[in-house]
Amino acid sequence: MIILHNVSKNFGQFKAVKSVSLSVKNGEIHGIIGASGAGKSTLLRLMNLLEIPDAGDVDINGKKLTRMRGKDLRQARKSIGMIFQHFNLVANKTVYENVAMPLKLSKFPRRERKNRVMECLQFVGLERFMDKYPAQLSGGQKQRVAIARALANNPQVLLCDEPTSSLDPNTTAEVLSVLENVNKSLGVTIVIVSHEMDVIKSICNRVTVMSDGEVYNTVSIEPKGIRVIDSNPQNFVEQLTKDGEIGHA
Ligand SMILES: Nc1ncnc2c1ncn2[C@@H]1O[C@H](COP(=O)(O)OP(=O)(O)OP(=O)(O)O)[C@@H](O)[C@H]1O
Repeated sequence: MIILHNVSKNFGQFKAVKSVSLSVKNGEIHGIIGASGAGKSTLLRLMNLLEIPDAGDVDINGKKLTRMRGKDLRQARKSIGMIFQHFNLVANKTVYENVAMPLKLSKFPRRERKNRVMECLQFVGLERFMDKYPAQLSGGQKQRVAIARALANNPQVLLCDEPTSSLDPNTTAEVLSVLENVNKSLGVTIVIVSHEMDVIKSICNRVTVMSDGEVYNTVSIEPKGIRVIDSNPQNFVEQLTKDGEIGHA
């Protein structure tokens, strides 16, 4: 479904992505992991041409995104949603207005917009928050609004750039479970960049490891499921010590 053919991206003299070839399969949750600066976010942004490659091609569903221009490119991009580490919600618009924005831009029929916005907000469990502003929401709620906004135009693919890196463990689990639901119930293919191994192991079917602008390897894994840590502080401590991640001070 998404195929990168020898894709490269340079920033000045610096080669951030070096002739990468990679395919993301229909319906999978594909993780991209690697050290800071390995080129993960750049690779993700090349998939929807937020970064224009210096060389190589990007295919989506057999169509060459890299050869498209204007209206065709805008149309093809509608099938790819994206969410970000810092949510990128518009601060002076309500939750409802944030989710309605991509529908306005894509000229979604005006009469059907309200239903579509409410459907997306229900999917992420935030319909009661429709009149709130982003500043009135928690981090997890903001990311769920961002997911609702990314789903508005019914994408086939959702690109996620460090979607849980600003969140605590419980909120991370909550957002991952929404993403899993997006994949399982809506059939949306997900590509998720994260430096958190736990996040990648909990929901991904295949993982690409990047190193120094190149693909080091792509491996299939069995997702371990999303582990919710009880927010009761005593249970939190027990969970940590049981896993051997910290000792008692
Ligand atoms: N717009 C840009 N201009 C110049 N250099 C950039 C730009 N975007 C990324 N880079 C550089 O390209 C390299 C890869 O960046 P990228 O954000 O893709 O890495 P990453 O693996 O996602 O790392 P991190 O986990 O730290 O975000 C880094 O050295 C970064 O500084």
